Amino acid sequence: MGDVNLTEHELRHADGDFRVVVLGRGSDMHGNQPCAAVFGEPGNGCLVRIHSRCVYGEIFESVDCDCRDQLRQSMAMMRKVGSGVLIYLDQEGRGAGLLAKALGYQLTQREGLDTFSSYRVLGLPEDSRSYEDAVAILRNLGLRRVRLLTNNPAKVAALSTADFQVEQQPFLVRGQSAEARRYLAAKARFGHTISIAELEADAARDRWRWLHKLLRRTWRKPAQETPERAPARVVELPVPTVNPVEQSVTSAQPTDLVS
Ligand SMILES: Nc1nc2c(ncn2[C@@H]2O[C@H](COP(=O)(O)OP(=O)(O)OP(=O)(O)O)[C@@H](O)[C@H]2O)c(=O)[nH]1
Repeated sequence: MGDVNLTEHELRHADGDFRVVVLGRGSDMHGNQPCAAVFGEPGNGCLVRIHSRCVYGEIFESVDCDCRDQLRQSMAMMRKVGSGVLIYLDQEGRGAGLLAKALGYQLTQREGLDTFSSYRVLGLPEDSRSYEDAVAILRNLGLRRVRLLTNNPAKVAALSTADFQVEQQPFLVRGQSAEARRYLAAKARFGHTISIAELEADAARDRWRWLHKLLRRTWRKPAQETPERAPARVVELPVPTVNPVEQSVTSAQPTDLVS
């Protein structure tokens, strides 16, 4: 595994500062090393989130997945309770990388395959992530017992296997779009702690909101007619007769008036 160390510094944030730790393995200065935002003084039993990178959700603000929501919820919860560790791993597309994820998206959109089946078609493992870096960070912070924010049983298993005492705290996920609900339903079938019944309730709420909007638009009161405006008229004004003396004063240039 090579020597492992944490480089630590403070980070300013509008909602409250925290510490950042970056995991170094040996003398490797390249790549995006695993890191963590450390809130307060986390001790055993604190909130922990192990988060994998998602450029679509976190940077492009897509609503097709739950990544951004979970990142924000985790930070908000850690701030609220005063401590916690948010580990961020460079594991785009469940560890397969961004290109694989984009190819998977294409298959989902063209062929209707779910996110896991599309990886199978591409000849990729459905999830190739490992959590040894997260384990190394938590051990370096002196933690043995954690409350893990996740719906993913593989993360719970990874920490348990590494001799952590883990209490799972699942997120209540909401599918913000039909695509997001399909993605979440696929995760539920894959074993994530996500309720299909909740997703269906979300879909029903969305349908109702859509119908409500349509009905309101259809039955909206016709706009009140504005009274017809009188046509514009040209007003004939009397032309004033100008005294020749006054005219020479008013037409004088400023320089004339100074002397
Ligand atoms: N292939 C693919 N990957 C996705 C898609 N949406 C998100 N991802 C990736 O899936 C991973 C989601 O990671 P996490 O946020 O740690 O979530 P998780 O494994 O679902 O488990 P939780 O802890 O419950 O959030 C990231 O690597 C994302 O880049 C998608 O539509 N297709």
